[in-house]
This record gives sequence, C-alpha cells and structure tokens, in this order.
Amino acid sequence: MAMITLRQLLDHAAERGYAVPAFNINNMEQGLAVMKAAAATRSPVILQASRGARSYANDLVLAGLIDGLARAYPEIPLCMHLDHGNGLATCATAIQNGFTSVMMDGSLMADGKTPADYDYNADITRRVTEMAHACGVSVEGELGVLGSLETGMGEAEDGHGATEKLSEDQLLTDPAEAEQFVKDTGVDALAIAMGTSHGAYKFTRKPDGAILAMHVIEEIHRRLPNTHLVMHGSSSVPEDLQQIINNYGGDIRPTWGVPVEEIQRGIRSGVRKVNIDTDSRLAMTAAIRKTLMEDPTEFDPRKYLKPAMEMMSQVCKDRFEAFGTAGQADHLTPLPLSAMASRYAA
Ligand SMILES: O=C(CO)COP(=O)(O)O
Ligand SMILES: O=C[C@H](O)COP(=O)(O)O
Ligand SMILES: [Zn+2]
Ligand SMILES: [Zn+2]
Repeated sequence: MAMITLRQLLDHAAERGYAVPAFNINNMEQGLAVMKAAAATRSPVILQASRGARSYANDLVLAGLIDGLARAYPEIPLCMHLDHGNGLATCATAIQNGFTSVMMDGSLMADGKTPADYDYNADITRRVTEMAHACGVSVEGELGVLGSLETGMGEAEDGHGATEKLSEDQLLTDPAEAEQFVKDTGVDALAIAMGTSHGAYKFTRKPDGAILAMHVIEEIHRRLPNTHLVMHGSSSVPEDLQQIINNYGGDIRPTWGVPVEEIQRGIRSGVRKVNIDTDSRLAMTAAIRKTLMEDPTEFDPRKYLKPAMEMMSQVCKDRFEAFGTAGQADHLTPLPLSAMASRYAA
C-alpha cells in the first residue's frame, strides 16, 4: 500500500523545499477530510494520533481506519505518526498497530506534565530510536517545552502539557543543546519550542518576534542544516472560523494563532512538519453549530458531519497549498519499512 515513513517523506520535502502539515485525527470523519483534501491537491499526508486519540478511538479501530484510508487512496503516500508519545511502551504499541513514525516527547516526564531534564530526555529518546529504527520506523524527538512567551506559563490542555511557570530557558530551545541532542539520540526529526502552544489561545495579539521566536528556528537550522524541524502548536486559528462559531452560539474569546506567513518563513529554515489540530477542531465545530442552528429539526448525524468534514477539508487544502505540499504525491514512491530498517542498520 501507500504507507510511507516520516523519514522518507521529510527527506523528500527537504530536497524540494516544502513542508508537510501533520493533521491530528480521532475519527473517520477527520481521516476522510484529510485524505479528500490530499487527493484533490495531490499531496502526501501525515495523519497523527495522540494518546488521547488512541484511547478515544480504540487502537484496533484506529488501525483498521488507517488501513482503510490507505487502501481507499492508493495514490497518496500516507505517514501514520504517534503524536506526543510519553514512553517506550506507548511508542512500541503504536508500531504494533501499523504506525510508520512515532514521536517520543521526552521534554516532559511520562506524566505528560512535568518538565524533564536533558539527561532523561536524551536517554529515553535514544532508547525509543534504537527500537523504532530496528523496525524501519521514524522518530521525532522534542527539545524545549511548549508554552507562552507572553505569560511564561506552560500550556496545559486536555490534561497534556506543563502546568507551571516556565523560564525562558525552557520555553526556547537552545541551539547548541539541539545539536548535542540530535547527536545523542539519532532522531529523524526534531520538535522545538519557540513560543507556540497547543489549543486556540496561543497569543493575545498578532504575534511578533517577541512572542513567536522564529529566529530560534533560523539559528537551529544554521547549526543543523540536515535535521528536519517540527513546529508544534501551529494552528493559525482563523478569524473567520472563530466568527462562525460565535455567530452560532459559541464563545471563543478573541485570540491569535500562528500566521501562515510565519510558518512559510519557518519552511525556508528547515521546518518540514507542521502540527495542526486546533484548526480542524474549529472548522468542524463551526460547521456543526451552523448546520444545527439553521435547522433545529435536524437529527441525522450525517447531515452535520458531512459539512463538518467539508469545512475541515478546506482548511487542509489551504495548508497543503500554502506549505508547498500540493503536487508532491506524484514525485514519491514509498519504500517499505524493511528497506528503511536496512538503511538504519547500515
Ligand atoms: O501541535 C499540535 C499537535 O501535536 C497541534 O497544535 P494546535 O493546537 O496548534 O493545532
Ligand atoms: O497535543 C496535541 C494535539 O492537539 C492532540 O491533542 P489531544 O491530546 O487532546 O488529542
Ligand atoms: Zn495537546
Ligand atoms: Zn504537539
């Protein structure tokens, strides 16, 4: 089938100067929304599932869903990635269930809340990398803790993320340490911290360099020109989606996300994977609120889930176009995991 590893996909993206949005999925509708957008724009895709998604959807159901999506869209290279793995077992069971890539997020301890020190992070990430690479599976690590440069706070969301006040040291990945980390762990991709956070409330104003430190990415790329960089918390939180939600009885407080042009600037400096969950959530919620308020007699879930899929799919198409992913599916021939495993062994 058309399953691809993160490593092969991001190597291709680096060669051709584009990035791939990684969309979180929790159910069939989100999976289909991404695949339809990918097929329409001829884009390779990264679908990612968090620990929360895995327990929401059930690992076996999720494995069946991935298999179905890959078979329904055989022309689209599909990378299935574990988002924010918290230990060896979480990563190993993702691989058992058909994931071709895992994130070991050792920036936090196994509780997903407490900031970890360098030695813990490097050690657990190196162990996951040895295990995953033996299977041909790719690994993303994280150095630095996501959180706000405006408030100094961590970004606790859905029971995940630091809850305490963090120092600027923790909130911004140190470029020298990043160089050491890649050497110590052998990761294929590195997630870094530079002021983004998960969820809808990232910035209280349109972000400038003081609160969205894109220069950190540029410095890390200068030191690690061959490492694929990953931006987390990179939803743009579009104002039009906020407005639809609020016009139809919702309550989203004024807020800003990461502007698409800042992500494009990152792509010029080695960013190859861009994590997006919140924008999909906003799109689906906007469509569902609108549909149900316009016709309060409606009670067939398909009647509001179909527009929800369509609105999410539009967000995905926009990002595929903006990040240069569109059209790239036709230039990729996925290698099997066994070929990737031999490559790592050599
Ligand atoms: O980073 C993410 C998943 O790992 C998602 O970030 P957003 O909340 O900005 O969509
Ligand atoms: O953490 C990143 C994603 O937004 C996933 O969120 P989740 O843990 O609520 O599924
Ligand atoms: Zn999260
Ligand atoms: Zn994340």
